[in-house]
Amino acid sequence: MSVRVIDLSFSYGSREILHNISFQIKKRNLVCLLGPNGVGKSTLFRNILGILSGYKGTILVNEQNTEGLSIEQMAKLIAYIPQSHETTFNFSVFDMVLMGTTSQTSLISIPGKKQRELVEAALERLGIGHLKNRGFAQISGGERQLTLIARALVQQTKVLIMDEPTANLDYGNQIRVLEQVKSLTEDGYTIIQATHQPDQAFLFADEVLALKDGKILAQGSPKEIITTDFINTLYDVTVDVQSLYDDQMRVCVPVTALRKR
Ligand SMILES: Nc1ncnc2c1ncn2[C@@H]1O[C@H](COP(=O)(O)OP(=O)(O)OP(=O)(O)O)[C@@H](O)[C@H]1O
Repeated sequence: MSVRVIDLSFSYGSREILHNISFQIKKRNLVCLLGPNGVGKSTLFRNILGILSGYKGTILVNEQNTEGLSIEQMAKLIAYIPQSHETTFNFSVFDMVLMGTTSQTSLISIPGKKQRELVEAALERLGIGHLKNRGFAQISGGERQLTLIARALVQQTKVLIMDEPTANLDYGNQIRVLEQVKSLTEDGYTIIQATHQPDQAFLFADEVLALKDGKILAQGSPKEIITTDFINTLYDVTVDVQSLYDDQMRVCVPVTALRKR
């Protein structure tokens, strides 16, 4: 198992967000974490990443208990990819990615040849080698997201956590970024990504993990889990789950919106 969470509970002050949750994620799987706004997806990620202290339970990454690990030790186990954002800093794409190698060097040492080669390889792997000298503030949202993924790859961990990697991206960039993300599982990466789009899970995920009321509502293959009842329970909206292309693909159609047309 790549990630194992056992009886995890977490509260902000007296408000409990996660209640006794347990799940495990297999190596080389892409898992979509679904759940309504404010349910605790980012809180779960912050617990797994070791950013929040004071949780109850056990978190194992690659069978290593993460409790008490330093930031440097955590960075060797797991990488976090935030949403791409507008930025006023204008580091080059190359330098942005190079920052991901700091877990292998001390903060004050200058990255060497090995680190620069890792950056070149990550940029090529994600098809953005041609952007390396461009400013991070002067590339598109999709290119910025791929740059942030490259920054995680040079960390040389095999477990990646992504917070809505396609938020703010246009449709074409959503698909391009997700195709790259999916292809990383073929290189041995395990990926947990939060998403608000169940259809993305049908297209790209090996598994769905759903959070509701501080608990795991369901875990399993997208076809097994994403049904009319599931979407209704999770998001309080009525959809019809349609099968397309001999059931190679399914999509959620919000039928209440159709009736109003
Ligand atoms: N630092 C904090 N202190 C107190 N409460 C917090 C803190 N961070 C988040 N919360 C609350 O905890 C709950 C879970 O927040 P979290 O950000 O984990 O949800 P989420 O599922 O990631 O939401 P979204 O889909 O909107 O990004 C929310 O009610 C939020 O307001």
